[in-house]
Amino acid sequence: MLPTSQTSSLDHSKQPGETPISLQPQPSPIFIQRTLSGARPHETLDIRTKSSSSTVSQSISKPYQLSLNFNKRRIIDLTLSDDEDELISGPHKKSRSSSQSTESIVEPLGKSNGAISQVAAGKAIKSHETASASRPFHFASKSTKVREKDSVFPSPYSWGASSPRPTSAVSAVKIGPPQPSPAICRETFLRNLSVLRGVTIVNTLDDSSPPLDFKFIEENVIGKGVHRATDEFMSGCTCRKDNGRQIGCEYLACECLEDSITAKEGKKMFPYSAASKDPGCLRSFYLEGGFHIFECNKKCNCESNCKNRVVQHGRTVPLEIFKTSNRGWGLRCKVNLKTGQFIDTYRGEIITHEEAERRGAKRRRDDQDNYFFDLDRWEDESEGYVCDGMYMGGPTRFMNHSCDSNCRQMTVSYNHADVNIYDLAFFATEPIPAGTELTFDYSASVDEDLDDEDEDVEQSWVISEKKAQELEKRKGYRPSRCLCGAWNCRGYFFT
Ligand SMILES: C[S@@+](CC[C@H](N)C(=O)[O-])C[C@H]1O[C@@H](n2cnc3c(N)ncnc32)[C@H](O)[C@@H]1O
Repeated sequence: MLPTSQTSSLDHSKQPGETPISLQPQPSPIFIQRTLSGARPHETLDIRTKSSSSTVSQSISKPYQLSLNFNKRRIIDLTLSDDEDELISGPHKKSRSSSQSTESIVEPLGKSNGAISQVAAGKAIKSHETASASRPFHFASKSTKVREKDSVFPSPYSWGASSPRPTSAVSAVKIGPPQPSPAICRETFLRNLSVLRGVTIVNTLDDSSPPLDFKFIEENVIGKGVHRATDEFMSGCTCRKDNGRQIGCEYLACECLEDSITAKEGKKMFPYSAASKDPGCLRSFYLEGGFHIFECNKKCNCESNCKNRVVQHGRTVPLEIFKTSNRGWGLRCKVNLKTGQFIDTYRGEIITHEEAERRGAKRRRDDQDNYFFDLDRWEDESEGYVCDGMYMGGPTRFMNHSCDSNCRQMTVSYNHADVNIYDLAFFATEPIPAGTELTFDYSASVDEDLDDEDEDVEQSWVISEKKAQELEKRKGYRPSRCLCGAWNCRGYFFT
């Protein structure tokens, strides 16, 4: 889905299958308890519970109470009242209007956080087409009550008042594999997120959370068949120890800059500024040229405050994952950023190209997003590795594409002997006010791959559907309709 660190996207067209990594425990069966609690049975509800091995059907009559337990934990209490079409939550019967006014104890079930929510919202009935209609209702969850107050999600999803109210009776309910409620998803996601320093999440639009089959990591995870150059192949510079931040390694002498583009031009220029107005910011020469950065490393004689060490110190600005109105989740920074300021690295699993092809094929079949970055700065893409941020990653995994982007990804090495594994680091390409969405151009690398014949297409800003299909067929780039809304939007971006 993402571009490559150097020149081209993965060619997804050749990929035969995926070996996904599952971070989620396998679901346990749902247990349904029911208590008949009235003397006027006049309506029957058919309930089916599904475990991995069997489907159990039950018919119970109303009025009744229903509890759903997931992993021995009660998650839903339902009471169907004597009223013809009233299904309400909690230990006591309440009228529909009073349940709506009850603080956060009554949380409406959201749109799509899994089968239980879907059943509650009547969606499962629709999707399985086993019932003609459902009843709107509310449910209470202990975790919702406790969590909602200190949640970072300021506006809980609101349900009920404006929702259409189906009229006919429930005739059947089908329950699929158990999924946590929105409140439990939020709680779980926040727990996952807590491993990161200085990253928050906010959703002012609905009650959804990012996927839970995802783990936050601060360091890349090395996959099977991937080999790193060991420290013994790492060499450091012999610069003076006490140069300090303002001077850093000695101009012209630092061996770490030996392989840099500036050394090839006869001078060794440090990538980062030491000026007091923008200390540590990437110099425009590097930022505009996209040149590879070689930072000093643990074998160097200089110290950790050397000015040739920025990305290796990690994220220093507070980032926020937020729900966008039309492109899923996005990322922004809570403070102003200067041109050239380092934001964060892209993290994920480092996998072989072969494995990436398998995963890519599966994602294409399932129409899922890809989170691949090719590590093909020097190597042919068939030999290099790929960084996959789908199952594990950092906050930059949530950065969206824009045709008028404000960030750029750069490649950064510490070990000159390792041409296959290096960092992908995002820098601001312009001053970015706090709260502005951080974006980069997914298709920038594709542009470089386009031949002359395609150039006019790129220049015309809007790529026709026909041309996009041609490119997909010919080069394997998958075009997606762009919703960046920029003045120069090309209409598509490539993944
Ligand atoms: C790396 S993910 C970015 C994070 C993603 N929004 C999420 O919620 O996980 C890339 C996916 O985000 C969406 N996306 C990113 N930029 C977009 C854009 N300009 N227009 C439409 N969709 C976009 C697409 O679904 C794309 O496949």
